[in-house]
Amino acid sequence: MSKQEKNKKDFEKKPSNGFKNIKENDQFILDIKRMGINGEGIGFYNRLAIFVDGAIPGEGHNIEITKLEGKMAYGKSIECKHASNARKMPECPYYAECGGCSVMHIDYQEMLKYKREIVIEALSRYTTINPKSFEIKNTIPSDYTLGYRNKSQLNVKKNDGKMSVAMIKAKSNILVPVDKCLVQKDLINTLNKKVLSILEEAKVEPYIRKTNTGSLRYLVIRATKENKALVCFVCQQKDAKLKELVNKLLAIPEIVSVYENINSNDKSLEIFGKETNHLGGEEYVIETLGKIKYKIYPTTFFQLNSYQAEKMYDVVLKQAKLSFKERVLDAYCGVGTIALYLAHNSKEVIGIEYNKESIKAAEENAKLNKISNAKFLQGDASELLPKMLRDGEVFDVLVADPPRTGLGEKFISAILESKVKKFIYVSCNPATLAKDLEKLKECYSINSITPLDMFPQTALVETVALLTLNPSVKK
Ligand SMILES: C[S@@+](CC[C@H](N)C(=O)[O-])C[C@H]1O[C@@H](n2cnc3c(N)ncnc32)[C@H](O)[C@@H]1O
Repeated sequence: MSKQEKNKKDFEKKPSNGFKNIKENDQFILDIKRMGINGEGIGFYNRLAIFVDGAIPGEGHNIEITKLEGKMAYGKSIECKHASNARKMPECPYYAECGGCSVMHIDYQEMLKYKREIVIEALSRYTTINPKSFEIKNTIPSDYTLGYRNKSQLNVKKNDGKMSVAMIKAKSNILVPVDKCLVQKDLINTLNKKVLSILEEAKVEPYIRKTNTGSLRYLVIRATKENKALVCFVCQQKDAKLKELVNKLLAIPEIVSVYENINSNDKSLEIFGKETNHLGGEEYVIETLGKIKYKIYPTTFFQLNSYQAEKMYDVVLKQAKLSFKERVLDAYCGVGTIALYLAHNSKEVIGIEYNKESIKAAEENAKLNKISNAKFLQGDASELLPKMLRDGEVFDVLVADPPRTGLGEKFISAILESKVKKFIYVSCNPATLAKDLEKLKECYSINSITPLDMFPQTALVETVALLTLNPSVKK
């Protein structure tokens, strides 16, 4: 028996007492039982969950405990003792270092199953809802598992006089220069290089916090399915050289729009600052999803995988079962994406969105598509929805696609009060979805949850949950 196997046996013999039996640097063999929300493998020692990056359910790893925290422990794999059939070679040479992707070592079809299981696990963990009491569909796959991201917003670095874009190493603030990111559209990789070489020639310098020199912090590129691109330079302070480069940039056939954004707060994790200036070319790029065209500006929200966004909006449209008579509310509407997608089949659609630029774009998008039954309101959804209900507004279908933090108490209270018959909850975070469903179950039943793979090579999973008002709830 090896030393690690003996350790494992010894551990198992001891009574369950949380961390008392385990300390940092302990090594033993751990069987991986399931996948964590970030794609890690989880094994159990007694009832203590141990998270191991890069381990896959079904595998056995010789691990070393790296951290003990609350009711959880973290370990690193020293050796994979037996590998899962789902294990594969990651395609990307930066995979071990870069923090962008987390499950590129797992077969795609298997990962789709794990994503569904992550949703079930979140429901089991955060709710009293029985996940078998309704349908949880198979994860809708992405047609493109690489080359799908329509936006890159990367740090800019200079090494030995050569500019490059850089990713942030996982669980650190170390920058890893990358020549090519495989999940980004090829066009974005090509344009990153072309733009960087123009910047280098013009002696534009990346901002260095330590010395407070240079200007350029991030290079942002958004590209459409038709390969039209918008370039935005995010700078610590204005750099007059950038304006002079506009014609050179616009001479690259795919680049149609150039912006600068000033973000002087180098302690903030936000990419964009408040000041955005159009430097040249078109003011926006246009993306088409289904029959609807959307103007995209540098700072407005737009789903990062256009191909999957279309599939997701199709799911919402199908579930809404509209018959041209309904008043639909799209809360957290971004540039009006879901509202406009549903407008042709509704009597009226109303979108609520916090971001002023997005609301402006939503109104322009309605005009661009000749949609006259859409109205957009700027404000906090959790303030506006209760107000609209107090004013006597009635909706037949409510759609909400909030940020990762979920719906929030006030918004949930408003839905419960609204007694809207059909609620379609689009979520990018199974944990907050589950916590919100636990509260919504007071008046609503879950008909189905459809997981969807918006971000292949990551453990992120998007879901569309269809909820209907319980018949016993009185209006
Ligand atoms: C996940 S995005 C969804 C956007 C849109 N449904 C789409 O698919 O493109 C969430 C949106 O909610 C907006 N938002 C965040 N907090 C908000 C709030 N409290 N009230 C209204 N909108 C908010 C963000 O600006 C963002 O556009």
